[in-house]
Amino acid sequence: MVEKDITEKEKENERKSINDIKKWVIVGAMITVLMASAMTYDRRASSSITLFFKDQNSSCHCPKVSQKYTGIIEDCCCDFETVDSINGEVLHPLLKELVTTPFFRYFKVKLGCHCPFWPEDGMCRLRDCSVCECPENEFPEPFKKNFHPALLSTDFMCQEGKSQASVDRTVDNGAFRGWVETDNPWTNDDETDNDDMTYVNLQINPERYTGYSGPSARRIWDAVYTENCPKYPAGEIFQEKKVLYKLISGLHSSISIHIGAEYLLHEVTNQWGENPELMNDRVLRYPDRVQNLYFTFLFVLRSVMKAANYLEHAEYNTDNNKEDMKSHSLVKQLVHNSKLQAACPLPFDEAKLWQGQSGPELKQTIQMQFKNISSLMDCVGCEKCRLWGKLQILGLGTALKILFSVDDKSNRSEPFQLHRNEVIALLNLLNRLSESVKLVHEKADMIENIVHTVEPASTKITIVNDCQELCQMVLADYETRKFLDVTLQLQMFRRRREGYII
Ligand SMILES: Cc1cc2nc3c(=O)[nH]c(=O)nc-3n(C[C@H](O)[C@H](O)[C@H](O)COP(=O)(O)OP(=O)(O)OC[C@H]3O[C@@H](n4cnc5c(N)ncnc54)[C@H](O)[C@@H]3O)c2cc1C
Repeated sequence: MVEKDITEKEKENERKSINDIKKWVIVGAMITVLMASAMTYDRRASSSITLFFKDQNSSCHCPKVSQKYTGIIEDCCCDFETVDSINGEVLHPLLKELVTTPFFRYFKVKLGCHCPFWPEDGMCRLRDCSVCECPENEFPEPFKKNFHPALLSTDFMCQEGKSQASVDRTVDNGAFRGWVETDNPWTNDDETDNDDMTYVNLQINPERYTGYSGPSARRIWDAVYTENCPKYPAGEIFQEKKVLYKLISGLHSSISIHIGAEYLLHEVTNQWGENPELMNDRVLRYPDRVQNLYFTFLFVLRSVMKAANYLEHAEYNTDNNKEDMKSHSLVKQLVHNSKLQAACPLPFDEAKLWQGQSGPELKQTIQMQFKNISSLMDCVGCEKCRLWGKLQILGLGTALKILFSVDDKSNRSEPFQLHRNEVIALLNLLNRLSESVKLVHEKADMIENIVHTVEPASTKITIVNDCQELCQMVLADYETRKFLDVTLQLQMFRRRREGYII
């Protein structure tokens, strides 16, 4: 009797445990299904899962989450929101296309190192430091006029091993059709001197991570900031002194953003990708550096708008009619863009500068400082960094020349002229800045959270029935989702760097 009872009890317990297991399996399966469906609705939500039971085909139009940078950009006439929207919608797509056209992709530059301050120390450790050379047949015919045959390189060394990734180093000793040879008063290089000049295809030599760092790079930036454009003290009254510092700092931010956007994640496998940590550490966590990037973008944009008539009537000739017409058409679309003129008619007001009694003297000092910065580019110990450093400094020098030479009463007798290379530098610089502004706008909110390493909240499931409720949840959940996105990216980045993901 007792034995029978025990067996019955054991059987009963066994049935109970089987039922329990069955129950948990069903619950587990349900949770998996619910989570999977929630993930397909919002793949990023993992700590807080929202299930939306409204008709799945109808979409919700939730209000936009607020962006980090808002309001007027210091010393400019437009706000962050307008700049982000006009850049994303109009400027960036136009510029991105423009710089690929033959006219805008070949830049003439002196790449030899003639550092006037200290001997070049070649601190670059990557092949990506060097600029690629290319076969002559790639080059537009008008660019070849009067080239120096002795300087035509036949060495097709490409750092990426691609034959099409090439740079032509022929030297042009004559002016291009429709373009005069003029020197830029703001830069050190004499733009009319063709000795040792090299042509570089910018499209195959992108500005990105090169591995150039350490004392050599640091020395250049130190010399730029400490000797030539020190950070102005709070309350600085001379707007002009602020302008030079902000232009250089904005350019520095842009260079750093590009290094972070195209970074060598894994040297052995040559894997490239984003480095959000670098973007945050060097730029995003410093609001003034972000401000300065936007400032520089608006400053250069203003110069392009001011030179609209000149740029519209210039000749874009590479003997490739179709491509040249495209260059011309894109320039016109850019300089006469009605959306840009409506949204931000005066990106920067240059008329406010050089007004006081000390104006002319101040202009001379600042011009000299900018020339010094320009000569420092010859000391950059990495060829590719030197190429982009020189191009962007010439671009900034061209913007300064446009803004402060046009309508300059003392120079009225001389017609305003731009060198072809100046226009190429100016528009390539504007494109680089536009790209950096876009990257900052898209990634700032997300990346900044890398530094706030908080534990994600525990998983909870919420059921929502209508759009309004869902929108509220999306907004409330925004911070968590941002964190999760960035954490995931950061983890991936670290794992890649450590060689786990190839
Ligand atoms: C002209 C030039 C072009 C370069 N181009 C490239 C390139 O294409 N690819 C590449 O991989 N490397 C390039 N480099 C090197 C790169 O800029 C850095 O110097 C390098 O990556 C080392 O970075 P870092 O962390 O020491 O800080 P750095 O960027 O060298 O900064 C040095 C110091 O300047 C200050 N600083 C930094 N950013 C700003 C800012 N926005 N505004 C004001 N102050 C600031 C900070 O005090 C910082 O410690 C270039 C360097 C120069 C001088």
